[in-house]
Amino acid sequence: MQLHGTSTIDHNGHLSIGGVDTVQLAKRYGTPLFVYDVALIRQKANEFKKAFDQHGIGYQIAYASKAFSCIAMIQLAEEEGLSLDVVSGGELHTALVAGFPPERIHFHGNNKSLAEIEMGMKAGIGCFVVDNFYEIKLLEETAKKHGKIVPVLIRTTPGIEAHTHDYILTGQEDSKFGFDLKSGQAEKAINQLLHHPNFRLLGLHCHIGSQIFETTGFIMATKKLFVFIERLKAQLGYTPDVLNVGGGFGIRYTEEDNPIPLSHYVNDIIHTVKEEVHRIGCEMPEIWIEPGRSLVGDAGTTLYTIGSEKTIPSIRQYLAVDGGMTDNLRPALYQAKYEGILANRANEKNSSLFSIAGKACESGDMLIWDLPLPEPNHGDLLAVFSTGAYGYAMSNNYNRIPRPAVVFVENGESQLVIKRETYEDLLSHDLPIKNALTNS
Ligand SMILES: Cc1ncc(COP(=O)(O)O)c(C=O)c1O
Ligand SMILES: N[C@@H](CCCC[NH3+])C(=O)O
Repeated sequence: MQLHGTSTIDHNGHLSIGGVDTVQLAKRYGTPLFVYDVALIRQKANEFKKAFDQHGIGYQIAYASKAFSCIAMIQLAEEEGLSLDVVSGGELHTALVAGFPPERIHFHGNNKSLAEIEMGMKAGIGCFVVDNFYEIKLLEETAKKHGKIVPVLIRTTPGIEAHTHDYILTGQEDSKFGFDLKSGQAEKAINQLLHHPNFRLLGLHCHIGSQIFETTGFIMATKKLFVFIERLKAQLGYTPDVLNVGGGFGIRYTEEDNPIPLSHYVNDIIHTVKEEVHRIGCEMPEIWIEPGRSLVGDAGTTLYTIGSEKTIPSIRQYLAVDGGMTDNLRPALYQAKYEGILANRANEKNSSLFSIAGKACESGDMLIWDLPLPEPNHGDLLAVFSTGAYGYAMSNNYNRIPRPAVVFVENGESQLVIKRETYEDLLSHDLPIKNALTNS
């Protein structure tokens, strides 16, 4: 088993993260518990920064906060000098409350409401990533009302089908996101925005998908964008100041995944842009990227307590944990695969295969199939790795199961950054029916 970041096995055979014993973490904060290795997040941010710095160009690395958003995480992104991608009023609110500089916030989303647009404009965010014609209309009305000139990027779909799960593909023509290049929609949007007094068109955006292990898709998308830019240059005399090529850089969930260094994506994208800039003869744009998973994914580990067990002779041994699809929807949604170990007995030999079930009333609530483990005991601690992206972020209260707590660990210390939900929290929005009220 390959451990990530600062994770090690200590002399007691306990998994330790950030210099903190996970057995102690489970005792102190309870389970299920998300544990984030802060040093690993900083390391990933630095890998991106170093790669860009070598090229001497303008750039922004915008953390895609949909992967994991909370006040502490946004503050960590700010400490690391990142920009921020938000996709909703809720993510924007979190960023603003966290004190994130609004001018480095980019607002995404395929159906931004008027209220969200007002919120972003009032805050003075860095740009709106415009997704469709209806949004242009809302932005225009709001900008006029407030007398603003709004910086915008246009989200395009370049027609690239990256090798990943269908539900996390986004760059293909038949997508709910963005303006299609081929049908002329993107050009029409540019015509609407380019000389408009209330807009400042910064440039173009595309995002081809998520959990991508090759640079080919990014190279192809960049080339397609430049074919388009070449036409814009000839017809409108326009070339973009910014090219945002999205996120989607792959991480290791299991031994089947072989991620390439983050610098490879950056280098290949920048080389391609430089070549294309030379080819069509325009100024080098700033390059922006939007990594989510690759910044926080493998920095997250979930700790669960093992409870019930069921053996079906000659078929399967099930072990149930105190969480499941309510804190990690990815296996149920994408058949995503994970690895795990017994965090309190990490040095012991595996005896056989166990399938890890969640506690929700749903047959599909299985976290891991056929995981090799030592003979487990009730109360053992299971650590599931690489749960930092789209884990807590997609958590839910199915079966009225409270969301777990989240801790940051670094340099031998832990800090609670999201409190565990209580039953009172679950009921905090409930109201009794009228009759019950009048009868009481
Ligand atoms: C527009 C956009 N940017 C960035 C991301 C972040 O992707 P990832 O977490 O794979 O880096 C996504 C999610 O796929 C996205 O839709
Ligand atoms: N939620 C997806 C990726 C996000 C896609 C966002 N466009 C996942 O867990 O893999």
